[in-house]
Amino acid sequence: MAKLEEYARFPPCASDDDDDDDDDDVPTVGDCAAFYCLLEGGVGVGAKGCRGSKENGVSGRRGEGKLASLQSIGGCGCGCPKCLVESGGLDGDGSEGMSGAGAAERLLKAAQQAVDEDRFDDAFEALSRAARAAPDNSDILYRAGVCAINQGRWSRALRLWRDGLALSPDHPELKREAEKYQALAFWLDPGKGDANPDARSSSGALVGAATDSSTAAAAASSPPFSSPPPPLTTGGQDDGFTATALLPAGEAFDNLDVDFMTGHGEWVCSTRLPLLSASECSAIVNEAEEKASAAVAAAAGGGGGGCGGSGGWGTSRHYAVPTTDVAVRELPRTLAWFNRAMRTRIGPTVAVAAALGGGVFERPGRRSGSLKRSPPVAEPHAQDEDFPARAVCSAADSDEAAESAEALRASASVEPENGQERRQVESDDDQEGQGREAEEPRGRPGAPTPPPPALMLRRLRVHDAFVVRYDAAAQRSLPLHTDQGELSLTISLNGTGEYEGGGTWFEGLGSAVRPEEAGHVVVFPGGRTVHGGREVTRGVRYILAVFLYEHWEEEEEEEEEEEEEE
Ligand SMILES: O=C(O)CCC(=O)C(=O)O
Ligand SMILES: [Fe+2]
Repeated sequence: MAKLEEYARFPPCASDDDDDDDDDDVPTVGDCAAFYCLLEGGVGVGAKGCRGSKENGVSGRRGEGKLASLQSIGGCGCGCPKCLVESGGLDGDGSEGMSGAGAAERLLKAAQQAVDEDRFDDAFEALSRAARAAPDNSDILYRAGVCAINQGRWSRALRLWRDGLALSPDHPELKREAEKYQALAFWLDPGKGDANPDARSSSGALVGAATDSSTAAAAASSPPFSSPPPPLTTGGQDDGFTATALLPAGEAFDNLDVDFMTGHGEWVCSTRLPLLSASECSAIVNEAEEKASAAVAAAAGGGGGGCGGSGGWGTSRHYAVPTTDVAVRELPRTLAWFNRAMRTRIGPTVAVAAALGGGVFERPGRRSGSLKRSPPVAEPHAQDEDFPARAVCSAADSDEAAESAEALRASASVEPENGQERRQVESDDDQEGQGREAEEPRGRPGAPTPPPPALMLRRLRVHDAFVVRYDAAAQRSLPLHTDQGELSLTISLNGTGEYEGGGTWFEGLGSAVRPEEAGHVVVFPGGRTVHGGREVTRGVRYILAVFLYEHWEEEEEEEEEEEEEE
């Protein structure tokens, strides 16, 4: 199983010597505020200083006897789960007279309480202990993975879930997660299950564009779960999901504008020319609408409402706000297309955007996925109408930026392998005159040299993807929030001719990015950039929302943690 215990590090139980009451004979304990006491039976433990007891809230002498016995067991403070954990008293090695299962059960309660209070570090550590006490309990691994996701540690979560699944192949949540991540990781593993020869032939070149052949091996050898991905179908030739051509990194570079947001170090990249064709976009929308209609019909046939007036679309993606969407993994043709497009066009575009942004994967606080406040309203914003012709480079005069842009450009333009011809970056056939000046410096001044797109591409993984529907007559907007993921994409699936309002609203810009045509891609560090769906006031707006994270190998993650501690 995963070496959970290696991650278990409680902060020291700080002693409380501040004797300002007369409970001198009650041993002082640490600051247990981080863990609430969960002692069963309402038995108060008279532990001065234990400020964590939600249920008992005790101080005084009432539980002295109990305390004494707990101390003799654990040797630490009050006996609340935190103290017991810190003292090793719940390790389940038998020395404290408690079975591993009993210890695990109490730790699970402590972990659950911590989760309820958004204290995911505490929860993770309690679960680490619980896993040590009950090493065959796959549910603990599942829950630890959920905490890891909330800590922003996707790769660790997936390792834990993989280990949990090995213990309990029928664990429903673990199975569900495995299926999800496998379906969305298929693009990493070009040889497997892809019926589309076009995708297969271009995949090596994509990875080549990313950098070297070891990239291909690394990407292919680290799908999130070890079993092979499910077979995917392409859905035929005439369904709009056209073959996807390779987009070399250099071309992705030329097709991206970047805006840096004031004060936050956040950024948003948007494509100059659509990355998806109109037929691809409408094929995706059609499949999503077909699925929704089928859900409505099934609900009507089964006599149950079930769809809640949402026309067969799902409404429960976000725990706190309504969303109207359908998961890409539930749309077989879109899923197959998505995996191909990730490999050939979307992946390289995201990798280059991340590099242009200058450090997507800084992970301050690592937390993500929170709701901020009320929805953005559909006020007119002059800037919106300029998109995508907005000014792009805030650093045009900076020598430093020019140098780093040059380095980035060089790294973006590595020669692909497998004989794939790289299209010239400074191409003569400057599409519709919208290409940029090759020399134009780009990048945030003073920012550290961004990692090359090759590295970004190698590390990119998809956490989830949805087709989202906004309707002036139904769900009009999405409140300001951050996403669960490190990088987010919103891909327009229809043009502004079909709706008014709409667009991806950015708090840091004070405006919405609102591509006019279908097929445009907007990339931003969604885990830490406050954004929302601007209100649609007429018509229907469709987008493809994709959430990505950076994959880390176990050793890399451990190294990073060691560095963080220093
Ligand atoms: O509507 C948009 O462009 C934003 C969508 C979004 O933020 C999300 O689905 O998480
Ligand atoms: Fe979002």
